[in-house]
Amino acid sequence: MTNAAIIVAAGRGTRAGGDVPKQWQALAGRRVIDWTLAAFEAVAEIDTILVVLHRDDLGLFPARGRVETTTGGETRGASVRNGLEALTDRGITRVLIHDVARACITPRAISDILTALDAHTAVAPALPVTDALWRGADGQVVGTQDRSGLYRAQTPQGFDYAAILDAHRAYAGEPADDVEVARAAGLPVHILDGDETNLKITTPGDFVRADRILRGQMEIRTGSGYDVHRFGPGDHVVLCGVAIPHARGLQGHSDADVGMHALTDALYGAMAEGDIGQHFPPSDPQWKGAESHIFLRHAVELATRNGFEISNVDVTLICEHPKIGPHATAMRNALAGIMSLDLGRISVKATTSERLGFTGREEGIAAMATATLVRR
Ligand SMILES: Nc1ccn([C@@H]2O[C@H](COP(=O)(O)OP(=O)(O)OP(=O)(O)O)[C@@H](O)[C@H]2O)c(=O)n1
Ligand SMILES: C[C@](O)(CO)[C@H](O)COP(=O)(O)O
Repeated sequence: MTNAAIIVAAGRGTRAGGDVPKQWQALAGRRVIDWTLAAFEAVAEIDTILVVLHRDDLGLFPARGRVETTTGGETRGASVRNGLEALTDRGITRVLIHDVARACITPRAISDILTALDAHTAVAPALPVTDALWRGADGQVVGTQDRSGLYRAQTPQGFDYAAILDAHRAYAGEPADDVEVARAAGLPVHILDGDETNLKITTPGDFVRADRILRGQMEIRTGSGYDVHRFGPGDHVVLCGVAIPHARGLQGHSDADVGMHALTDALYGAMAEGDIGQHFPPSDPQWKGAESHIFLRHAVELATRNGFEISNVDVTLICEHPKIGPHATAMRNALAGIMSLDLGRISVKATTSERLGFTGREEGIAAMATATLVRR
């Protein structure tokens, strides 16, 4: 099976208001689209994630890893069709179609749709209508509607890829969703239990509800790290991945990058996954002289495998010399590259110990770090 997901994100969000379409607006600390994508990227069984963007927005979301982009159409239906057509000749067997505006979707709900597709050609989540239904006009109730057998449709809606592609090609008109298209082609659609938290952000008030849901689902972890390396012979030190000329070097089993070691330990600490020494024993000769990005990359990969995202990190170097300020930006850039993290989420700063203690006597350099990880 080769699974794809199409995230339609080419709408203009007119009902939601705001200066930019709703998918680009902030929600619980990141953009709406970032929440939606994070849920899909957390499902390993999805081979390709295609984001369908408005032509004016193409630069706002670059492709990465399994995530590709294409251009949408004038309507939701046209955007879905563009997405389906962009996936032909790729060997896709199953496709999930999802609104970017349903940012509270969980990886579990996505996996449930995929599992249900093992037994069905088309599957969609929905909630039975539980409120009474009226018809109204001019602020007056003018009739009532039997609610039995009525459902509120949600996404992701999952389909056999070839079947939904044919159905879209044959459909004339503007469908409410892809279930309508599937049914018009005679495909049976299996209903799965939806979830009240999987709301579609449509009006300004929905941002408040979605914010509450996402914050409630978040697990936030913090970790701290501390490391010291003594000075010895040498002509430079390596701090947070940057080589700085210095009258002495730092001694250690690896490259003695004290800042990166503290940061790596902070990440391990946040996950309760031990420390560098446990993952890369100093007794093991293969780590002699090793560059410390190996350790940091390992901690970052472990975080991803455990379903965590790195929210931010903060490193403090404690030394009299070398002066860190002129190199702090280069250090942040080096860490950003290794961690694949935005520069705005990485802090590197320094302090002296007022000439007190071992750092004050310039016998070595100490480093402290904290890291915050988030998992849904
Ligand atoms: N031409 C369009 C219109 C809609 N959508 C997407 O379809 C989903 C559901 O549509 P809706 O919630 O109605 O979003 P908008 O069309 O953006 O909102 P509005 O109708 O308020 O303008 C959204 O993820 C939206 O980005 C799309 O990809 N292409
Ligand atoms: C597909 C959908 O999310 C099902 O509820 C919904 O129909 C799309 O939103 P729109 O406002 O109808 O475009």
